[in-house]
Amino acid sequence: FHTLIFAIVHVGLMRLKSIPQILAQGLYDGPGTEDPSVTLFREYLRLKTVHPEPDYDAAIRFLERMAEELGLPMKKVEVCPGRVVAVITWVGSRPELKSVVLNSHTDVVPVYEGHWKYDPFAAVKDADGNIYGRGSQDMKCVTIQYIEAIRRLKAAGKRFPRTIHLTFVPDEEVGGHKGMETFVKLPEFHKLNIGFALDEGLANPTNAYTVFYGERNPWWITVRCPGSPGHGSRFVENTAAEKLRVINSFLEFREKEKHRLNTSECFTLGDVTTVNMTMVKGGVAYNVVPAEMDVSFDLRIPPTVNLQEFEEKIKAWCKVAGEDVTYDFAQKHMDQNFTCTEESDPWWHAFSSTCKAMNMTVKKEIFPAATDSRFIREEGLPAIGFSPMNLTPILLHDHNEYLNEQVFLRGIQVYERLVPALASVPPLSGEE
Ligand SMILES: CSCC[C@H](NC=O)C(=O)O
Ligand SMILES: [Zn+2]
Ligand SMILES: [Zn+2]
Repeated sequence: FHTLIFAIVHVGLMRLKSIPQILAQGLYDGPGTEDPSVTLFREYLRLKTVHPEPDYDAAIRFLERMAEELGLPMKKVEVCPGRVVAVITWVGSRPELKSVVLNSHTDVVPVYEGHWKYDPFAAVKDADGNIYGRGSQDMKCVTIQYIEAIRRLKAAGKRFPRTIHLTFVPDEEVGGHKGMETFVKLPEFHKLNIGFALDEGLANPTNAYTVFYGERNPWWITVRCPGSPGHGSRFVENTAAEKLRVINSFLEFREKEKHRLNTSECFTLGDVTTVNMTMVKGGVAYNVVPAEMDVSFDLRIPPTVNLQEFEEKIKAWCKVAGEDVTYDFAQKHMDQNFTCTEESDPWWHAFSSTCKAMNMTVKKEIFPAATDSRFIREEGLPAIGFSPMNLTPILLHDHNEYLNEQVFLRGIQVYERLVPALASVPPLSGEE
């Protein structure tokens, strides 16, 4: 009991002591004491590549400077007006072999400024080494980790058989239409002769790292409920509002899936279907029964679900909701490819054996949301989603997104081992 009291008091005192300590240390920016890779990361976080009007010019200027520093050529591919994909290339000693792509997106999602402890575009580092900023996890960290790993490998005089392409892509956060979705259809993409790609993943709060070998399909659906209009004082028949009962079907299904996730230990978010009602529209005045009411849902469907059957289910829900209830899609991905994670696969073997050699615990999962990997996989190419952030809460798109500088620096070391392993995968059948 005394030990317990002592422990509580001790922890309490430590807390107290740390407050003046924090105040004394302040939020130091200290160049000279800071690892230059961290300084570069913080510089990149300060670029306002935030939607709805990302400063992509600033990002391209930054990347041009990186290419120059690395002594590598950078190509710019304008996939749509004002939307440039940048590609920095390190040609391998056997350039005829398929290449390794290190992909990252340059844009970040908006912030609710008032909810942040610090300015989300100031890249403040606190006394614990936590670097706050929009994009610190999603995914400006990974961009800089790739660049710094390449910088160190080049400085060490290394060269690998396979060519390495660093691709920097706009507009991932708004669906990738003017980014990766268009890029994969262009000859410039096919000329990269890709064998394998790395793209973003998620943080893991435990000591393990999560890697993603597939993604759920996003379906964004609007259900349209037309009805008879009339005066708000009457019992109008066949109203739009009554047909909104379709919401119940979606939400009942949501409840079932939520239950499945919570009751089976082995399930992750990537294994169940999520449903969220995200928009409702309709009505013009208090006393006018509306001629239409619409409701929108964000659905994320695991690759194991039969998509045709799932759509039939939606059709049935609309049918029972009433006459002329229809739906249409703003997003409807149908790709159920996933990337092989058998030890017999040479790419996966290179990845996983490197992690093993570094004593990293790796958890394989289906990515719960959507990334640019889906467009790469749709081209039939293997892609793994991986952001080396263990011991870190998942804060992407959240207030106070941060990454600890030690975790960030460790991530560079991870790529310093992963990149050589991938770029040295022996020629595959058909490559020689
Ligand atoms: C479905 S396109 C939108 C992509 C977006 N990606 C990251 O958050 C997402 O909502 O998953
Ligand atoms: Zn992202
Ligand atoms: Zn994101």
